[in-house]
Amino acid sequence: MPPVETHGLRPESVRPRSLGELAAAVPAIQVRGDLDTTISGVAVSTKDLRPGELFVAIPGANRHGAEFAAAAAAAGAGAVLTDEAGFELASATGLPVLIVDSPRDRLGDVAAAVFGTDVHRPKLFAVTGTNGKTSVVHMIEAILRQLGIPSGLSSTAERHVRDLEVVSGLTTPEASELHALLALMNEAGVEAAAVEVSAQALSRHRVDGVVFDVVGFTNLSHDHLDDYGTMTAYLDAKRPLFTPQHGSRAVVSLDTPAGAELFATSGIPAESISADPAAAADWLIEVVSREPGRTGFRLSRSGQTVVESSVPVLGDHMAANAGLAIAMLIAGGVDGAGIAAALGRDGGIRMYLPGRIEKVSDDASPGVYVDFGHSPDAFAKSLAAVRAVTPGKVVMVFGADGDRDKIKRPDMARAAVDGSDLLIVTDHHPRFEDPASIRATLVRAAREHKPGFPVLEVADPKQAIREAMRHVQPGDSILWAGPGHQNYRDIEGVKTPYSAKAEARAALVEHGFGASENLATATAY
Ligand SMILES: CC(=O)N[C@H]1[C@@H](OP(=O)(O)OP(=O)(O)OC[C@H]2O[C@@H](n3ccc(=O)[nH]c3=O)[C@H](O)[C@@H]2O)O[C@H](CO)[C@@H](O)[C@@H]1O[C@H](C)C(=O)N[C@@H](C)C(=O)N[C@H](CCC(=O)O)C(=O)O
Ligand SMILES: Nc1ncnc2c1ncn2[C@@H]1O[C@H](COP(=O)(O)OP(=O)(O)OP(=O)(O)O)[C@@H](O)[C@H]1O
Repeated sequence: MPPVETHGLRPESVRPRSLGELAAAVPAIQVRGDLDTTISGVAVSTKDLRPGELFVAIPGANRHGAEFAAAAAAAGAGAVLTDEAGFELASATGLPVLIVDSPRDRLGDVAAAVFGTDVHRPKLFAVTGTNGKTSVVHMIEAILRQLGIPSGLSSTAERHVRDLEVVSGLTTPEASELHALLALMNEAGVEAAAVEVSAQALSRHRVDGVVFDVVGFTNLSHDHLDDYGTMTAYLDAKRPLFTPQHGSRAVVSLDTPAGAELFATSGIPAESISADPAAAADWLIEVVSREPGRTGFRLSRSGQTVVESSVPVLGDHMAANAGLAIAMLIAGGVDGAGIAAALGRDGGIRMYLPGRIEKVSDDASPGVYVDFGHSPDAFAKSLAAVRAVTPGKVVMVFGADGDRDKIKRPDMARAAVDGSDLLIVTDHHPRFEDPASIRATLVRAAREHKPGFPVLEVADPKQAIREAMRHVQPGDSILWAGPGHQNYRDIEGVKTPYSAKAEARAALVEHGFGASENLATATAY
């Protein structure tokens, strides 16, 4: 079954809390209204509010959530929590109003108290870093499943509660949604879960009220400077995960300089991992084999192999992700010998990783990989991975996100040129930007970087992948970076249905090549 689209996951039953109880549990809440009013859930948006829930009205980037207080009342909200600025609009609804200095800062604690996740929750693994978060959390979940441990997942691509699969919105849900998800996991008997934590989530208090048993760090490279301005500020945004407020133990990759710094300054007990023997990390991850759809690895500690196995995705960076996933599980008390035995039994990590260097061609055709990479380092790593298994030429197709970090675009173009033999620049999510101007920046940067390098510009991505097909034959490869698992394109705020994987498969067939079976339907292990 493909993942279901839904707004606002909720546990089946929530013990209703009175506002008086809530005010006693969470400091600094003033209640204006009937203390006996009960609430049975928390929502930060009217789009997923249910009757009887507390609507938390937050000042947002565009408007104050209190502007939606009347809509919340009409949807059956039990009360509104807001700040002084939102009080007037909230009280005009006639609902009881709870006032705090900063509703976003209190949201996690309030949601934990209401959903009961302050008392009980699964063993939790959190992963942060610029690239690899989704991959690592999916690997943790896959291994938990192989061990027979009831598991859960929250990633950019999907959220899972055992066998229930739900499409994700944000990488890390708002705190109210996260605690509802954890409560649902409790009800479903989930014993351990992996959660992807973005820098934005930490900056915006989305994991407040959660202390993860093990937190992991993949890497830090150029991205999100639209949000953070400098790489130092970007790293600083990730630091709270490595403090007792959010983590008990850590496993940190030393493979980018930021990892070494984070490891040295971690506020909680930390172990290190690296792909470089010279780093002398606690864990060493080495690649032992490379195939188009599989990478073999050895994970060792103090010179002793702990797990030698494989992951069904291409790339040394994917082996690094697998090493981090296993080291985190072991740091969380899972037996390493048990992991080695389960992976040995199953022929490696058994997983489907949606849209991460996903091979959509069959073995007799040119290799066609659809990837979610959207940063210079992701391009460099994925192109190196594709090159390692491609005897012929490598064609790169990509477009940059509109209304996201503009500074990284020239570096993306340079990384694409450095790693490929032909570059086709196309459109991605223009959002509210002019797509022609995004393409112009990319084409200019690519041509300036390597004059004479073949660069084509094809605005429509459906045509761009078909143009790429005209340049390849078996033995060559195409990497289409950007769209990954996504099933839409964001054009002027409208999400137009679109699947790069489906387009790439169709283009293969039109050019007389074979496409792989659609693995998207084969997720239920
Ligand atoms: C900049 C940012 O984080 N924005 C988030 C924020 O939106 P906002 O502050 O603009 O909200 P707003 O439009 O001003 O509305 C104010 C309030 O009214 C509420 N509202 C709004 C409309 C309505 O009909 N009813 C309603 O109740 C909203 O829920 C919000 O609480 O609150 C919204 C509701 O939760 C989020 O959807 C939205 O994320 C946007 C979509 C976003 O793109 N965020 C990015 C930056 C992000 O967080 N990305 C990271 C991953 C990055 C990565 O690794 O690539 C992530 O974790 O996803
Ligand atoms: N360890 C890694 N180092 C560098 N690049 C990586 C690594 N792992 C994955 N990537 C690249 O980043 C892309 C996104 O991978 P993944 O979704 O796992 O990362 P992410 O951190 O979750 O990103 P996002 O937050 O944007 O979803 C991959 O498709 C690949 O191109």
